[in-house]
Amino acid sequence: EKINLVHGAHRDGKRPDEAMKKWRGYGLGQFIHWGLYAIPGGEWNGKTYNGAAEWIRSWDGIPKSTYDSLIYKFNPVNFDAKAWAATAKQMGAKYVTITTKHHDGFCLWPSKYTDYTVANSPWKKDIIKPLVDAYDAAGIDVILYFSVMDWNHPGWRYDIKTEADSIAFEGFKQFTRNQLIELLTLYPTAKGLWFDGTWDKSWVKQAAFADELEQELRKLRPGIIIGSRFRADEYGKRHFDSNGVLIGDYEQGWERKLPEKIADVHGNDWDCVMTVPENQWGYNKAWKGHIKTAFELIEMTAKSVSLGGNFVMNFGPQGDGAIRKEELQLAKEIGDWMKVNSEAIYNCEYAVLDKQDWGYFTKKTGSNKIYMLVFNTPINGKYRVKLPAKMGISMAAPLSNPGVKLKIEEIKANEYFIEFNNPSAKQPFVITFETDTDKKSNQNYE
Ligand SMILES: C[C@@H]1N[C@@H](c2cn(-c3ccccc3)nn2)[C@H](O)[C@@H]1O
Repeated sequence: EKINLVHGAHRDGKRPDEAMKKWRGYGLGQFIHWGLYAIPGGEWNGKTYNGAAEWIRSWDGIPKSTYDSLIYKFNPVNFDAKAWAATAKQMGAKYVTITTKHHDGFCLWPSKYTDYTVANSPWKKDIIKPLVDAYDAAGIDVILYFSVMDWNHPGWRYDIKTEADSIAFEGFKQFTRNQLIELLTLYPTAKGLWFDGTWDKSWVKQAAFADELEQELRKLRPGIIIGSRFRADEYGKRHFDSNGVLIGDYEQGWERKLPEKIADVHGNDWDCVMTVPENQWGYNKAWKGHIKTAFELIEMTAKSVSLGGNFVMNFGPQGDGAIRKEELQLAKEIGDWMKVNSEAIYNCEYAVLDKQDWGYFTKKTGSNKIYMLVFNTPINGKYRVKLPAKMGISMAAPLSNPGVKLKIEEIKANEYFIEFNNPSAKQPFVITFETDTDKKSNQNYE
């Protein structure tokens, strides 16, 4: 039976309000990881750091003080917020998550609670404000990424072992609260906060503080969206509290991995954040290992939406502020596909249909329109569709050519072949049909 929790989940099930409905329908998003780590780009003194480039400070190949002095090299002469927003627009992203402060503690906004910010770099100017303005102007909602873990702050601790730790961490907790209130006050159009760096014992032990802080932030910015990674319950349980209920507004555990089946998402909202290389978020000069193609990223987007989530593709701009050409190319290729097929992605949800080998089903929210996103064409040109009993199917057509009536053959109760020969297909494509609960309306198109 249920444990009596004070700092567990305060809500169960999907948030029903308009702000969350809009979030649920985004489909495709952009992550931006940018900061001092983009300057070394995973290399130092001719040596290559084998970890994720934004973690280079944790490598013993670069002295911590040397890394920290990168603030004096931050002068991104090619930074152009409008160009970044235009790239996201071209790709078809509906939201962007931007690092305001990563684990290294460097703030891309002129925080008044630390000197370790853009204000004390050669660049001097706020980076977050022009980005929020440019993305807002492009109609792309902004979510602010914030790392609780802050390697630059003297009060940060990985665990609280002594009285001295406890006193230092109290100061760190106030600093964290101050910065979060500062971010929501300076950038009031931000739709959410994406927390990271919250797995260490020091923070996990702050269930009461974090719970009160989350509630204070929600009061300050009603409707703000905060995921499951921000806080633990009083028993140290993260993402799902001690009663198994999701903490926060959506599941934030899908980092560089995707759910396989609908049961994996426990009826919650969720998004998947994904790197283009295997595991690089910040700019890494050596664009090595398997680099995901537009086809793979489109398939991950389709799979995410087919399981009720959103897909967020990461960009790691260079130290000079330009987006690398490989990422620009991917944005264009994905955008070209979205231009034709985004109806099957935006404001779509899990279709409650059995997955078939040819690809993924999505369903337009609030309608009976179903989309079949095809990644594997059957040699015989027949696409299997199983429907629940009493549900009919009609009007099958290629999304890109609605005038083409595709033949629907009922091969047994509630099971159909939709016929579509598309031998020249080199890109994923979409077939759409309508369902109706009135089975009589089945037509076999000749
Ligand atoms: C969204 C992504 N989360 C950060 C991260 C966290 N971790 C990590 C590594 C070891 C233990 C726990 C978490 N690895 N990467 C990455 O640096 C990036 O910001």
